[in-house]
Amino acid sequence: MAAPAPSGAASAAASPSPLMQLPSPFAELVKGPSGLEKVVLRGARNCCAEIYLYGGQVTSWKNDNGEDLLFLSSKAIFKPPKAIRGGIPICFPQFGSHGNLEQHGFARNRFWTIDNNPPPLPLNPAIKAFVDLILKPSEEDLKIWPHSFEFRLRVALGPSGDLSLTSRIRNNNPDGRPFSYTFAYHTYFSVSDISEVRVEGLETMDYLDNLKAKERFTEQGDAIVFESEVDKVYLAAPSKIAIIDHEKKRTFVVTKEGLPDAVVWNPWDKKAKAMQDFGDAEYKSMLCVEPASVERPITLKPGEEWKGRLVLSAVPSSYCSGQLDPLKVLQG
Ligand SMILES: O=P(O)(O)OC[C@H]1O[C@H](O)[C@H](O)[C@@H](O)[C@@H]1O
Repeated sequence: MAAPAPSGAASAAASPSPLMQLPSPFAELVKGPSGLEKVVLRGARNCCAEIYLYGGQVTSWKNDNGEDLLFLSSKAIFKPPKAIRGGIPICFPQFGSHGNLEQHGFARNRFWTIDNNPPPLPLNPAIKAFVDLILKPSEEDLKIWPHSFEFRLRVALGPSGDLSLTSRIRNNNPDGRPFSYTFAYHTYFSVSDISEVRVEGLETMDYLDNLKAKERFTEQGDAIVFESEVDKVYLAAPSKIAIIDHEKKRTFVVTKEGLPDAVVWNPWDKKAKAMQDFGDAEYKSMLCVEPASVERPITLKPGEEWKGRLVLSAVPSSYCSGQLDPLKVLQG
């Protein structure tokens, strides 16, 4: 199905930078808060997505009804060096505090650029709205993480409104040195009410509990529900995870490739209050489920490339048999 041509609404907000060409007529570059540039992808019907060059960060993914499926804090700070609170921050080359770098690495607070000539990456011909971004280390970055890398990110909006992010990371070290990193797509989902949400696909999985000094436990057999703060890294999680929002009657299906782990995070009330860029009650309307590679760092030799992919779709819960049958959700 042909997607509509870009509407004038976004271009009215600010004029596209003449320096950056976008490969798709369904993508345009506009200015957001603090003059930060963002790419707006327009898919079929009203579906759209927004990606800031700052952080290479998706901050919005809207469905046919123009409803945002990602959580973005009303207190998000759009000013470097703070990472934007919400959407899909990219954690690279370090997830969390698993290393000596700043929390979640530096990719989320660097300026990415549009990559007009990415190496070939197969694209479903039905996808019209996409953008390729690239991040390379600056001289300053090389001082804190002395590795020459190329990080290419493609964000695409599928014909049925699915959002996909494909990361390609290449080791360009000239001197034969390998490098290792941990990684996450720190995805903030928008939910009606956290107490109405359950996550399926992580039952019986082993996890590291960040609230208990990263100790390892095994999850019980039932779907996961939320009654207090949670910060867990599920290990070797399945490639599909479902987030079922009973009140909205909506199920998010998270499909991950190349990313064995899945982090589940909700700060709950106390931590919410302690965060400057997060509303006190906003923990009720968000849940992070983050495809990741945390337990075992990824190692690349010079010339090697790694690929990690995330596909998000949102379906009416009734679509999954009306019974919210987890097997039907997960096996599609
Ligand atoms: O506040 P940030 O640095 O963005 O981190 C927010 C959260 O991210 C992840 O989900 C971690 O597992 C949490 O421990 C952390 O609190």
